Amino acid sequence: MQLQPSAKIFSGTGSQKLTQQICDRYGCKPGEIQIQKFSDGEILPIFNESVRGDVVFLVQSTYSPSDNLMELLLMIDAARRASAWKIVAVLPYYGYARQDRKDKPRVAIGSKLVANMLVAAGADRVITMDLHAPQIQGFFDIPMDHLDSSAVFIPYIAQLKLENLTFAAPDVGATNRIREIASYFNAHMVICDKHRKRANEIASMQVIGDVMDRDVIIIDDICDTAGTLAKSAALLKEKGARSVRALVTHPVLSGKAYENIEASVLEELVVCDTIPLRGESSKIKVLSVAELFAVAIRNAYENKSINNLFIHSQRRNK
Ligand SMILES: Nc1ncnc2c1ncn2[C@@H]1O[C@H](COP(=O)(O)O)[C@@H](O)[C@H]1O
Ligand SMILES: O=P(O)(O)OC[C@H]1O[C@H](OP(=O)(O)OP(=O)(O)O)[C@H](O)[C@@H]1O
Ligand SMILES: [Mg+2]
Ligand SMILES: [Mg+2]
Repeated sequence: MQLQPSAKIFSGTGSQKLTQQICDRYGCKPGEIQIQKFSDGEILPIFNESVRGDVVFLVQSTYSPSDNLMELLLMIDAARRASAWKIVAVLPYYGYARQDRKDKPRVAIGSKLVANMLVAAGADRVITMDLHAPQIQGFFDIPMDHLDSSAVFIPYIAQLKLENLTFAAPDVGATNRIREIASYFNAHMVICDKHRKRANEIASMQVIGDVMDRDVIIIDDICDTAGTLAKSAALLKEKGARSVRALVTHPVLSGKAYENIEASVLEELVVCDTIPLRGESSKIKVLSVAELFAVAIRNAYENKSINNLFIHSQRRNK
């Protein structure tokens, strides 16, 4: 009889490279799963090993197309029907998070629907990182570990050794993110007031604060079309910044993102590997979050705190 449930980590098709790196750090091999795709586009996950009585971690970033989300839901369903003891949905990138509220009449709140679907499918816990809106945590009534990419960005920023460091929020949503990091480095911060009239377009933007002769780092959660980054970087340069670079967690990079980044005044764009890159750019550097997820997975399995993965504990160890 198996007394101690085993931890097993499986990957969806959207997160294979990251899952392999998480497993390398965890010290295991990814579990055997086959994702069958039929002629009509439907998906059928098949576990090729037993998960009976196991704690099953299913890693899948739910970037577009929505097939990634559907695949994850089907993986959860398959694990539940195969008698897994606990099912942990690991979403390095949580898609549909920008549908976070009813900002106009008769719209969906996609991030709440995704939460409902994950729970209805059978997830017992969710692990994710840098949600577009942190309040999405409250859309779940199951445990959720919300990781923070600061743990990988802080050492990167420190080794840059910039003298006139200033952090910039490219919109209101990024303000809290930069406040914590700016306070960690005892640096200045400025905020861009971004206004959208239509999705994927910026109607106007103004910088609030002084960036003259400063080395500016823009911090954000998502780079999608790169409109926000290109516009904020250009404005900051116009206002006298000495250099502008960006550190962004999730490289969604749709539409003309690669062209926009290449043509921008950004020195570099540093992203995490929560979403695999689908193009190339000499300006883009990738930092891995595999270690963070490996620790979060181990500690979820061993019922231990993940407190040491957050910025406040890094500050204590400074
Ligand atoms: N996937 C999406 N891409 C672009 N815009 C989106 C997406 N999902 C929702 N949206 C829209 O974003 C705005 C919210 O923008 P705020 O600046 O946070 O007000 C909302 O109207 C969504 O329709
Ligand atoms: O690369 P882009 O196509 O410009 O999109 C990315 C931007 O869009 C989102 O912000 P949003 O417009 O929702 O504003 P908010 O963060 O203030 O909610 C996201 O947080 C990025 O800032
Ligand atoms: Mg938003
Ligand atoms: Mg934003």
